[in-house]
This record gives sequence, structure tokens and C-alpha cells, in this order.
Amino acid sequence: MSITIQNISKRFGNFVALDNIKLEIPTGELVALLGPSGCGKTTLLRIIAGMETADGGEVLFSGQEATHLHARDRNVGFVFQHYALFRHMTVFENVAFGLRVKPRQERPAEAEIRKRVMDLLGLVQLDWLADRYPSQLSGGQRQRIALARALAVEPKVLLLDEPFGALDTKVRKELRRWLRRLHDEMHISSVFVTHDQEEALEVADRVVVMNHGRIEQIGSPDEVYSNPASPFVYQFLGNVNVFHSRVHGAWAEVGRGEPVAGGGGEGGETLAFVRPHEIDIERGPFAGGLEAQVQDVHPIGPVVRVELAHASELIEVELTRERADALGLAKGQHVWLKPRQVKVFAAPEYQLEDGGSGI
Ligand SMILES: Nc1ncnc2c1ncn2[C@@H]1O[C@H](COP(=O)(O)OP(=O)(O)OP(=O)(O)O)[C@@H](O)[C@H]1O
Repeated sequence: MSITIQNISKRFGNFVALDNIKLEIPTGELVALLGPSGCGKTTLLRIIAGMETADGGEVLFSGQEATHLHARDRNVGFVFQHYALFRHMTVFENVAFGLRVKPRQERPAEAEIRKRVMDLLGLVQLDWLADRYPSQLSGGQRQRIALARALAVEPKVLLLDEPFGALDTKVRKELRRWLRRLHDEMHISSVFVTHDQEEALEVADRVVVMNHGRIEQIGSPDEVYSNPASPFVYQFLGNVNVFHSRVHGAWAEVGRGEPVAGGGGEGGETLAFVRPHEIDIERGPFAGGLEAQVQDVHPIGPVVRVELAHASELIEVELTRERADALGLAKGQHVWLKPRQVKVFAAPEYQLEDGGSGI
């Protein structure tokens, strides 16, 4: 089932939580709503689910107006961050719940309920836990049961609100892959809310980046990461160095000289955005190189993060271990930097919140 969001707006008192949101989610797509806390992700998800009413705009399912449909008539499965399992029911009964509360004419026979629940528990690979109670499960197991429960009523749309937020990194990663597989097997449309950019980039077909109740950018994970539409998206999706043309004249020129996408008013002050892994370091000076002093060198797994200072501002560079070893960097050394890729925005478009380097 496709989902169409047309000009959805929502206020809480004077506060604008959603400002004219437009979004088209084709059938079978897995979409991530990504953004900082309070940007309106959950409110949008709740409006799609029918758990919140919009002040204006429409929600359509497969082209059919659904704005005024009750949540239970929308054929939507919902999973929250905090496993909302019924504590007094076994795993089996939790998953069966949605089927048992159906009106009598729609309710499957007991044998059918049993089969469907056991099939779902098999799908989430937890059929051996059918007789346990939620308190006897790990966090990751509870979340998989919550998913099985949401899927039991065969929803056409699956909505997930930070489903893995409360779990540790390793379990989160496992569940992400598993969610992706499950989504593909069930042929449903899924929307999941996260503020974790890595999670969104890894799992989703498309990422919707939100900020202050608006959509900043919609695109594939690669599009939003490699070609951010705004300084906000640049900063939200990973670390980035921000260079002011005022302070870093040489580099702003390098930036303007590169085939960059995006603005940067001629003659005006600009901000050049460069990701840490898109900067080369040389030990000796070269044309266009920016001189900087090594402040710290941190090996982190396969990469080495180097902190450098230039004109009292911090620059972060990420090198492969091989490159860092070849350079033999040490604190206090003077080196020269060159960006491989720069994106320039006109400074008035964007005020840095901390006035610093953006890292
Ligand atoms: N029922 C409500 N009454 C008043 N304000 C609300 C209500 N629900 C949400 N808000 C406000 O609307 C804004 C958006 O909330 P929402 O929960 O959609 O954000 P979010 O992006 O999901 O944030 P988080 O990642 O922290 O969950 C927030 O500033 C929140 O305080």
C-alpha cells in the first residue's frame, strides 16, 4: 500500500510541529524519518497511524483518502521504542492479541490463530520462546516479539518509532539487518523514525531528513550523504569541517574553484563544508595546501582521526591506517591539507550554532 502525505501541518498551541509536509511513499518502500529530537518525526508517524489528527492536509493510502479513518481501520502495524508487550501474557498470547480482539466475523478460528502466531514466531526466529513471559526475554528478543505482534494482523503498512533505540549497539545492528529482511519478505511499506543517521543510511531505501517540522531533503542514503541539500543535512549526516571564507581565505578559494554543487554567492562570505575523510594530508607545503599543526592522533579501529589546528580553529581529518602510518604523524608537527571534495554555501543561508568548526 502506498502512502501519500499532502500538505500536512500540525501545531501544539503556538508551536508548529509540522509545517506543510509533502511525502510520497510507494508500496514496498522502507523509509526512514531522520532528524534531531523534537523535529516532528513522531508526530508525523502518529498522523500516518491515525493516532494524532493533523490541523491541515491529507493522508492517502493507495490513493484513497484516509485522513479521517480511525487508527484501527487503517491496516497499520505499530512498534514503539519501549517494548509495549503485555507483561501478564505469554509471548504467544502477545502475538495472538491483535487477532483475538478482531470482531467475531473477522476473527480467525483458534487453529488458524495458532498457526499464524507460530509462523510469525518462526519468522522472527523465536518460536522456542512462545511460552515465556516478556520479563524472561532480553531487550532484543522483546523487540522482535513486538514486531511479530505488529505483523500478526497482516498490516499493509508498518510504522516503527525508534524501535531499537533502547538496545545496545551490537543488538541494534543485528536487528536492523533483520528488519530489512523482514520488510522485504512481507512486501509491506514501512516508515521508521530514528535520530541515528547510521541506522537510517544502512536500512532505508530513502531517507527523509527533517528539521523544525520541515523536510530538508528526501533522497536515497547515498544522495543525502554525498550530496546534502543544505548545511543542516551536511552537519546532521556525519562529522564535517566548516570553513569560513573570512578566516580560511585560501580554502574558500579552493572550494570555489572545485566543481561544487550548491550556492556560495560570488564575492560574498561563504562557508565551505568538507568531511574529515575527504581531506588529504602532506608533510611538506604545496600549492593550495592549508598549513595546520597536528594536535592529536587517535587510532580508532581501521581509521585514524587526526585533530589539527589552523588559525585557532579545529580541523578533523580521517585517514586510513596505512596512510597515517606512511605519514608518521606526531603531535606538534606542521603539515599541509588539501580537500578532495568541498561544498560551498553562502554564509547568510546558515548561521553556525556554536560559531565553531561544526565538528
Ligand atoms: N501532545 C503534545 N503537546 C504539546 N507539544 C507536543 C505534543 N507532542 C509533541 N509535541 C512537541 O512537538 C515537537 C515535535 O515532537 P515529536 O515527538 O514529533 O518530535 P521527534 O522528532 O519525534 O522527537 P524525538 O526524537 O525526541 O522523539 C516537540 O517539540 C514536542 O515537544
